[in-house]
Order: sequence, then structure tokens, then C-alpha cells
Amino acid sequence: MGHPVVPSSLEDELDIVIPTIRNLDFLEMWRPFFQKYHLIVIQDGDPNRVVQVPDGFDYELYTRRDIERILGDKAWCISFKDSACRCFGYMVSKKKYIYTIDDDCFVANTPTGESINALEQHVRNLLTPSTPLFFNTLYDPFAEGADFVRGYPFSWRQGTPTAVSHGLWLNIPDYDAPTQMVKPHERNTCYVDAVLTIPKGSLFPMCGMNLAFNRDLIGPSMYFGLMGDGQPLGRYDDMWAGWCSKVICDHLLLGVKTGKPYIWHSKASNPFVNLKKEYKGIFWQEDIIPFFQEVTLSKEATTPEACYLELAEKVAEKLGPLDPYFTKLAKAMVVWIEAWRELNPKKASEELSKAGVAKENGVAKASVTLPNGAVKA
Ligand SMILES: O=c1ccn([C@@H]2O[C@H](COP(=O)(O)OP(=O)(O)O[C@H]3O[C@@H](CO)[C@H](O)[C@H]3O)[C@@H](O)[C@H]2O)c(=O)[nH]1
Ligand SMILES: [Mn+2]
Repeated sequence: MGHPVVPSSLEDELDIVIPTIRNLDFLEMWRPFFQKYHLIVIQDGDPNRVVQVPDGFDYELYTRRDIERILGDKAWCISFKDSACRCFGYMVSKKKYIYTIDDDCFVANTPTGESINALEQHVRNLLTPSTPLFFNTLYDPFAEGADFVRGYPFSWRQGTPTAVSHGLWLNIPDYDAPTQMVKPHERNTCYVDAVLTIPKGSLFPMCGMNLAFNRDLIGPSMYFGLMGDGQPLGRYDDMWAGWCSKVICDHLLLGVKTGKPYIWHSKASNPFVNLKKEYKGIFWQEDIIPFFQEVTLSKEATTPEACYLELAEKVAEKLGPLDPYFTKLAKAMVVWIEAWRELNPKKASEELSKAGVAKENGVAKASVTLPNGAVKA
């Protein structure tokens, strides 16, 4: 099985989205890898604060004032004073791919000391197929030096298009507040040289600090929810987007990968502040997870937007009784799609799904023939 040849960079097709309440000095370390890309900076907090973008970077920067000017009466769906604000960058981007990274994440090294070009690995992850239907025990069959192993059905070796590439972090791991409190000095020193497809039907805790995705395939479901100022919840922004996106990827037969690339996460946020933000989420998620495990979407839902609107209805119906917050969140999900549509008039992705089969970056986005001969688009 020849490995698809993928470009090592996508400068004209990818935007880098950075939420910041600090500064952008970290970009100096990323300059060799990021400078050829366009940045979308979401400056959170005080809109009068001046955030310097280092010289030489091509960027657009949005403050809360800009978000309110652009979205008007829909601006309330974008969080304030929480990293969730980053999703506004996904909405205003005009590119096919998004990479989002936190301002306290730096270039990591492999165990043999090479600098990791995280963006190049994400591009490779996104432009090679995923294997959500049948686990390949040698992990990523499209990686150099690997392939499908004996017993892997040949009719499934085209895989499915990849929608999400979830990178990891050395040094400060993305722990929740209780874990941070009991293990304040724990650092992640374990570099695992692997990329795996998360199997269909399995949820996962998506972290937003080193994340890339295909906007056309899954952008509308990457809403980071209502968090931060005025909300009962924080630090569940990326988790909510990840659970919604994974359910929709499973429904549309799209892949979600996790593993390489690693970044170096430098700052441990305050566990006590984090506990205040997270605590409702810690017990609500005991109901939220079964909801996402059991939710089904109709076969008429063939685009990420249609799937997301169906999901919003089910959130209101099934999670609304848990707390009025979820009724408001379900409404915010609908407003997010309305705003997305305003800023992104009808996209090729809707044509793609009607076509049923489409070339996606030179890798056939063919349907999958199941062992029983059924063809799943
Ligand atoms: O009110 C805020 C707070 C932060 N930001 C920006 O968002 C990212 C993440 O902030 P921070 O590094 O302080 O958060 P962590 O605890 O390390 O990580 C959490 O953030 C999310 C991952 O991105 C997730 O909830 C946790 O993993 C930085 O760029 C801050 O500048 C903000 O914009 N507004
Ligand atoms: Mn951080």
C-alpha cells in the first residue's frame, strides 16, 4: 500500500489561532515553523490592553470589542475571560485548516534532541487517512516505516478522511485541578513516538492547547461553549467541543487522531483557581458523558452544521433538566451556527457531502466498504 505523499506545509490553507490574556513572546521560539503562516490572535480580557505581535508575522487580532462589533447580538455565544474565546478565530478564518496553540506552549524536543515542528506533524496527521473502524496494532499505517498489519481487511485500507489532529504536551500535563493539587510537581517526561486513530464509538478528553482540525469537515462543531465570565463553568471548553466533534466525526465517518506532535507546556495554572472553574463540570460530566455515549444523529444529517444543530436540540432535551445552564448552552450552540453561516456563506463542504466522494488533498475520500459488502459514504 503506497503511502500518500503529503505536503509538509499548508501555508496558504491553514491559519494559526492563538487566544491570549498574556503576551505573544512565545512566538519567537516558533518563528522558524510559524512565520510563513497567517495568525489569528484573540486578545481576551481588557480590549484596551495593547498586545504586541512580534515583527515579521502576518496576523489579524480581535479584542472583545471587535467580537461584539462583528457578531452584534450573537456575540454572547463567544466566551469572555476564558480560553474558549479562541473559537471566534475558527469562525472568522477563511482557510481550510486551523491550528490552535496556547501562548505558554513552546517547541519541544524529541528524546534524541531534535526540535519538533508541531505544525508539520499536524499537517501530516490531517492529510493522511484515519482508521476509526478497525484498529491497526502498528498504530499509524501511513507513518514512515509502518503499514497495515496482517489481518487488516484490504477493503478498509483506504481509511477515512481525518478531521482532527490532537497533539500532546511535555512538562506540564493537562491535568484537572484535583489531580494538579495532589501531584503539584508531576511533569510529563514520557515521549511516545506514535499517532493513533481514536476508535469510532470512543469519546476522549480533547485538550485545546495543541490542536489542529479541518474546518470544512468539522469546523462548525468546534464551538468551545459558554465558559468564563458570568458562566458557572470553566476549563471544559475544549472538552465540550471534543465530545460534540467526536460524536459528529463518528456519525460522518471522519477520523480523530491523537499523539504526536508534542509541544512543551511551560506554565502550570493555579489549581485552586482551576478547581473553582471546574468543580461543577466534575460532577456534571457524570451525566454529560452518558449523554454523548448514547446520542444518535439522523441519517439526514450529512454535514457538520446539520449534525451540530441536531445535537443542540438533544442537549436542550436531555441535559436541560440537569441545569438551566445546558438550556442556555444549547441555544448558544444554535447561535454559533447562525454566526458561522453569516461569516462563512455556503461552503464547498456542503457540496462535498452531496458528492458523496470527493478528492481530499489528493487522497481519495472514498466511501468505506464494510466486510458485509455494505458501502458507507
Ligand atoms: O481568561 C483567559 C485565560 C487564558 N487565556 C489563554 O488561553 C490559553 C490557556 O490558558 P492557560 O495556559 O492559563 O490555561 P491552562 O490551565 O494551561 O490550560 C487550560 O486552557 C485550555 C487549553 O488551552 C484548557 O482549558 C486547559 O488546558 C493561553 O493562551 C491563555 O493566554 C485566555 O485567552 N483567557
Ligand atoms: Mn497553559
